[in-house]
Amino acid sequence: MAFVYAVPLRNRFRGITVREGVLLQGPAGWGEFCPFADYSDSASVPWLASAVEASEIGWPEPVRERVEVNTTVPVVAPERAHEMVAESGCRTAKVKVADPRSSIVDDCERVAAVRDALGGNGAIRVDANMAWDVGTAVKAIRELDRAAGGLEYVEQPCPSIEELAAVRKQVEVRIAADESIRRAEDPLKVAVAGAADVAVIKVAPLGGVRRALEVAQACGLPCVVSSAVETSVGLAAGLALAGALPDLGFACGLGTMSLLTGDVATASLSPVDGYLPVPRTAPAPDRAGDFPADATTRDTWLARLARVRALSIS
Ligand SMILES: O=C(O)CCC(=O)c1ccccc1C(=O)O
Ligand SMILES: [Mg+2]
Repeated sequence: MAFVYAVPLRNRFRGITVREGVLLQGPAGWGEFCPFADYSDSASVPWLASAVEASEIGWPEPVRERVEVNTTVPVVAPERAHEMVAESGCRTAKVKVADPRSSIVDDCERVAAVRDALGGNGAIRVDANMAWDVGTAVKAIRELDRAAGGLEYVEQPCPSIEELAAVRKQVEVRIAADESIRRAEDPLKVAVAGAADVAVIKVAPLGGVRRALEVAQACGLPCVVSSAVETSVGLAAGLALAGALPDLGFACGLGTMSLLTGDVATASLSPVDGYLPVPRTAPAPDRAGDFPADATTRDTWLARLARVRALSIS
């Protein structure tokens, strides 16, 4: 059983306005295959492995029942950012910064509004998605840290591991590596280079919960499990990883349901008071029929799935 969904986003995120993917059913339950459009077939192989693990094998035993999550704030006006954080119920917010459509002044205003909504006990992290060079990063991080009244960490300020290491030497704020960790061998390189204080781990690009768990343990850095803005079917895999990690010192980036206009499951994984439960299987996508892809989109995804399947067995 394979169902192709298309769920519109509330705000543009990572350049997209609609999240699409395929829901797969197997003997162990449901899995989600949803590499972004810019992923090649070969880069999509681990995404399929993750969906196959969920639907055919299942996940390891968790060591906790619930996971604290951050709310994710896209590039929006300060008033909207304030509202989103207040509505989320989360104690931690991750704010997107350094977008081409947003200046450092805009970013500081957005971050200040988020602090106002969270209060002094909340934590603010920012994500620059590789946008800065070293000099720009050092300056921007200092300004954002001041505007935020203290940052918990900065996610991927620059593209390369070497640049992350250089920035890390020059600022007090912790550095988190995200895009630098996409293959199993990456976290170790990040740790050895002294490039980061925190590793952002995403289940799908690493090939499933078990693989991601091995990667997290091998790197020896504190980990934050993040979503790829999946529906609740894919989010459940992230929660399975967060639930199985021996140590979890930071809130996870799995509070992304609020970025979508709806969900494929009635048992939607939206945070309550800043926490999500650790499920044993993904929720059944009983509302998937509310978000059908059009015929062209469906054919494109089924063809992509077939190509990536063929690559996976060869
Ligand atoms: O970490 C979060 O809060 C949400 C996940 C997130 O930001 C994300 C989702 C999809 C693709 C890239 C990213 C990112 O961290 O850059
Ligand atoms: Mg990131």
